[in-house]
Amino acid sequence: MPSHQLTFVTGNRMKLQEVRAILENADVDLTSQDLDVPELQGSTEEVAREKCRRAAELLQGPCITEDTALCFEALNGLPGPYIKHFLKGLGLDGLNTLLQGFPTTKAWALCTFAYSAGPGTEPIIFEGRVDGKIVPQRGAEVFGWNPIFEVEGTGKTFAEMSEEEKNSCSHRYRALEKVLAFLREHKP
Ligand SMILES: O=c1nc[nH]c2c1ncn2[C@H]1C[C@H](O)[C@@H](COP(=O)(O)OP(=O)(O)OP(=O)(O)O)O1
Ligand SMILES: [Mg+2]
Repeated sequence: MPSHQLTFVTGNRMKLQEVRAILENADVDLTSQDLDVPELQGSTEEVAREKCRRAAELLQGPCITEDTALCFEALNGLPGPYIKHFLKGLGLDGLNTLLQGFPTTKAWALCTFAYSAGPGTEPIIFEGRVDGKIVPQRGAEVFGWNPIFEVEGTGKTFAEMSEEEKNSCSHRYRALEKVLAFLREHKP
């Protein structure tokens, strides 16, 4: 049976590595394009849709893109899709400081995959969410905000988990499960 051909457009090598690991046994032939597509402001879904539209235009073909948001309950879900710039500007410590004085450090990680069948088509959205809280950093500082996000019910930050452990419970895994269910219903 032919496998699904997917082109994942991302400028983030760690995302690509995790997506490849999660899809290892899936019937998907994944290629990647290392493009940092400009992101407009808006809700997580608006950012994800527009990035995917632009990526499909750039590639002139079908593609998937992914947006990761880190949402603080005390801030009504912000920084959300703007976490990349908050992390760059404030660092891991600064993100903790940001929450000082607020009654809760609860947070959730939200992964949004968008699939476009090609330029001019409306992207389809797949979301995966994991709840947790923001903590002073623990674990290896290898990927983004992993050291300050403690996953509910585990007592561990993502940075304290093995790759396999993270990839079996992450926001990214949960979103990819939905992508795979969609692909199973739409045979190539
Ligand atoms: O599982 C994760 N664990 C920890 N940190 C993470 C994760 N996933 C993304 N991140 C970081 C990367 C970036 O600082 C921001 C998301 O921004 P986001 O625009 O989605 O990613 P990006 O610009 O690096 O790559 P892309 O070219 O796919 O847009 O959160
Ligand atoms: Mg980005």
